[in-house]
Amino acid sequence: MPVPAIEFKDLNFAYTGHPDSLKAVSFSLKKGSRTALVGPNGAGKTTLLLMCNGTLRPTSGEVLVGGEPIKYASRQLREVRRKVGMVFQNSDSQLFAPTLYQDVAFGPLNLGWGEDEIRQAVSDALFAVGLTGYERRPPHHLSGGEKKRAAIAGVLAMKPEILIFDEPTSSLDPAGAAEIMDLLEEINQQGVTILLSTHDVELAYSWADDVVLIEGGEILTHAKPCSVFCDADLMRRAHLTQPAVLSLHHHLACRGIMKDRDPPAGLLEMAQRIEEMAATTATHHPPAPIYLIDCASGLDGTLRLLMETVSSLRIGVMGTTAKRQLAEAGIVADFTYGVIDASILHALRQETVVIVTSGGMIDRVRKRIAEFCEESRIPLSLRPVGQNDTAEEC
Ligand SMILES: Nc1ncnc2c1ncn2[C@@H]1O[C@H](COP(=O)(O)OP(=O)(O)OP(=O)(O)O)[C@@H](O)[C@H]1O
Repeated sequence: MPVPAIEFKDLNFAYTGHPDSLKAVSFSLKKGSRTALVGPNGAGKTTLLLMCNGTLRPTSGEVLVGGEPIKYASRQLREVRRKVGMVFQNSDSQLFAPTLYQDVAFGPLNLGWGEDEIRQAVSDALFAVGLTGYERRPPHHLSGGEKKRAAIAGVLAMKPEILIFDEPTSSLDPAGAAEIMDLLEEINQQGVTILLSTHDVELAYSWADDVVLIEGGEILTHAKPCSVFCDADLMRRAHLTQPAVLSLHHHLACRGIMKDRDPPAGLLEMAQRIEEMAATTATHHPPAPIYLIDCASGLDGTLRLLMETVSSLRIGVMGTTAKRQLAEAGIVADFTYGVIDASILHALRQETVVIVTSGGMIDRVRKRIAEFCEESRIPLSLRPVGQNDTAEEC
């Protein structure tokens, strides 16, 4: 069995003079996984997250990071806090230095890194969150979304193995929330294990690989999003509602309109099943191609050429590098979050799509589209453009 990234063993915790906030909590997270800790207000989410890097110490039980129990002496805690980065719900409580550079440099400085190493770490972290050029800005002059990204940069600068994020989208508008989730997806693609807390079931359903459901300080389940959110009894116990797409599936199934075996994994799969039911098969309407541009070494003229030659081209952009390049080129994307599924949905409506991205996200696009083709038996044409120009027929 591989060593989990983090493991909670029979954890109990009570704030002094208060009843237990965590009761017999036991579960572990696989390395590289992305997990949503979901529960209603007061369930114990923040309290549990604060255990992950030793900010709070359990009354009994233990927390293991990379197989090692957390030790609460300050020297050992420093190492745990390098490995386990924590982004708080209120970014203002995390940003305190006069300039963003100093803020992001704070962690590496405390770890005793050399000047050059710190400069490089700050530069890399600000680049990763799309805040290059903001080094001299006072953090309190940033917008809500920028503050969240700045707080993430402060954590990334220490090259964490695990990222803990309390309510990542709280106080953000939908576009700001989508940007943060997209950034978390990119960070996860680079191998960082992510645990975030939320009571937003839509977010948890669309983003997480696994869901841990908590209520009244107890873990109700740790399972795949579908099985958690389809369990009406669990949802009731946790005072939560089902994600809209599952609720629709349930209603259609109850009325005998949809007799599917498993609930759909998302909007794309739901649309697919409805299309199958309506018996409008894809052979009558062949999907439009999906172009893929790898912008790792900059945007060449390919995107402009596509925009000029393909009518009603839809543009999806994934990742900080790609977003920055599009912004610099003055190109507005049609979708920036849930890009792969949105692209497939548009291609099925015979609208040509181009996805601009780079790095590990390229493989993610290929994999997801291949999976869709296999499951739906609908052939899609994924066409990398700009380099070797070979179409991949799935
Ligand atoms: N500093 C504290 N002192 C005493 N009790 C606390 C403290 N912080 C939290 N609690 C209690 O611990 C329980 C869990 O709180 P916690 O903040 O962890 O829940 P949560 O799931 O994060 O809630 P929310 O979604 O509202 O942020 C609650 O009953 C809360 O009242």
